[in-house]
Amino acid sequence: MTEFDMLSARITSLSQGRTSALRLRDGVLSMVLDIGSLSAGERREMTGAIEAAARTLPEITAVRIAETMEKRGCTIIAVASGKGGVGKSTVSANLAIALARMGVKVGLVDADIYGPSQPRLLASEGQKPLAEDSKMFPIIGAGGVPMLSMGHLVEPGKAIAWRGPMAGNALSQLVDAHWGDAEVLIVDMPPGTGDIQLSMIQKHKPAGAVIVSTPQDLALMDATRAISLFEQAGVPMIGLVENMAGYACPHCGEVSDPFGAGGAESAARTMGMPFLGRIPLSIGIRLASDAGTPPATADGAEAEPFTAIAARVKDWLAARG
Ligand SMILES: Nc1ncnc2c1ncn2[C@@H]1O[C@H](COP(=O)(O)OP(=O)(O)OP(=O)(O)O)[C@@H](O)[C@H]1O
Repeated sequence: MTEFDMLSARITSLSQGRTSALRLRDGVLSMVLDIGSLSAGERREMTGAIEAAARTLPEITAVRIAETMEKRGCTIIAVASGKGGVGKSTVSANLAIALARMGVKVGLVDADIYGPSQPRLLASEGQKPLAEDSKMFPIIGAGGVPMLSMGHLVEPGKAIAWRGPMAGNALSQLVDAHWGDAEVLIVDMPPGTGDIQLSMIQKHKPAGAVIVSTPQDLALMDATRAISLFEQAGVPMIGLVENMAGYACPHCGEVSDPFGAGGAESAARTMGMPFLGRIPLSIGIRLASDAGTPPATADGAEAEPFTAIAARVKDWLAARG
């Protein structure tokens, strides 16, 4: 391997695979950098790091980086949890709907390929997406949100027993679909911190992650694992959502805390990450979700926590520029 080969590999890694046409001629190192979905700050940091790496070769006297937006895709927000059943799909669906109601052009990918629940949550069960040139068109779910789920491609109730690479390919087809004018894709990740999650993060490079946890310590420990998976891959944390936090009595509305209160918020503080909000354990949320009418589609007390969380996510998107 020559020194130039090593520099080239380093630049590919620094740019997360966004550079192409790397060439060194008469001391001038030139390349094309795809800046699609990068914030202004990320762009500056990336070009700075590339220039610094290039300066380590004495024969390079100048660096020219041509920026392009050609491959610009949607801004991906991954919604993840360390373990199943904490309400990650419920949060993803309601976040997408609440963002759409705030005017964000948003799509939803159900990447929970082993247990897809978004078709039920967004009332699109049994629908089959159309495809053109082997690229799928999303289905419009509850709240007018375009969505794609493995649940749309397999027969309901049939177990999906794919191995890693096949599962990863299936996931890519959902993400690389015809998302039209969608600017943001909410990706409901499979629970846990295994290979599929890692390859999804590496391949599709989410712009940020929302972690969902219940107040119990165990779930928080699992959440910590999910957080470190994203951190290792350099994906910024948008924040932590505490779900099933306190029980909302269906009769009087009073909230009690069978699992304790504030665990996720203090854990978020300890980890130095934003706390996005708390959603109570409420029979109304479960019934509405199971009926394909997520609370965020309407106004009212049950929509409020989701709307507040979506507002914080919207602020985060705006701050990225
Ligand atoms: N705040 C809540 N109040 C009441 N029920 C809830 C709440 N959040 C989620 N649920 C219910 O808990 C169950 C699990 O939720 P959900 O499917 O969203 O979790 P998940 O983390 O995505 O699970 P999995 O990873 O196994 O798919 C569902 O029946 C859902 O309706």
